[in-house]
Amino acid sequence: MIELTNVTKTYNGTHKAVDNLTLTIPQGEIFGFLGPNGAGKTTTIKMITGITSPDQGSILINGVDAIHNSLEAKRQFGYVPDSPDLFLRLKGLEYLNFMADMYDVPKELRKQRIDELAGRFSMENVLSDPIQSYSHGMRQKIVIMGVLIHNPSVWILDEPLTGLDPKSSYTLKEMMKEHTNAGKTVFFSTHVLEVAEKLCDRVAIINKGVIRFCGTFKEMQEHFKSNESLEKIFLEMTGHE
Ligand SMILES: Nc1ncnc2c1ncn2[C@@H]1O[C@H](COP(=O)(O)OP(=O)(O)OP(=O)(O)O)[C@@H](O)[C@H]1O
Repeated sequence: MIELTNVTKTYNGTHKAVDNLTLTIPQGEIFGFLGPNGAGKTTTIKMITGITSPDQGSILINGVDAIHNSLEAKRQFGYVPDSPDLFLRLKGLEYLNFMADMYDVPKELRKQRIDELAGRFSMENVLSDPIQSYSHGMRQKIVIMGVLIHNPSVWILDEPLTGLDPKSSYTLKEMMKEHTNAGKTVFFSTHVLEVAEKLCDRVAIINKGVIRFCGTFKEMQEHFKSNESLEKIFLEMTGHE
């Protein structure tokens, strides 16, 4: 569960990137975070994950205060950034072991998880290769595998489907469903509105740092008295400002 209450972030003293944002993402939910370029999605995600601090407001992850108890909060989630920095000289397997070490994943369990994740993402045959030889999509997959290796309860994914081939994209979406069906939480940002419409239990639309709508797609259609797709309603909502 992720709870943000009255969270604000200002850059350079004047530019409010996120303005008094309040949002609750309960367990068992795939939650899509949508908004145009520069809307404040990554800034929000960076505050949830402790990369940057809010000017005001509170952030709880599974009830743990992400601002004042950040180490414990970090154990609750796995985070896939939008443009990850990778240790390119490491081999895929070395990177996964490094991530498993960071999260104290026991040796036996990590082997089992690596085998399972590599199988699901068709990465078994490249784990002995250096990451610098990987394609963009393979790099994205090794990052996702590294994040999931400690089996975090809350998944926070910034544009996770970018660069994935159709099979890997399908696999990740299936894994998101399995994770939330097991009562856990998935929070992800995307510009692919068809995916959000099909996959998410609820979405929030942020524009210029302010949440413009939060709810199910059906609630959105009712709210805007529209039978249109999420894409159409999104463009109506954000396009004319
Ligand atoms: N480090 C920073 N310093 C100054 N301004 C920043 C910084 N990071 C983001 N901003 C500004 O804050 C606003 C929100 O940016 P943010 O990256 O959160 O948007 P976003 O919704 O993730 O956009 P995109 O979809 O393009 O990734 C933008 O106006 C951006 O220029």
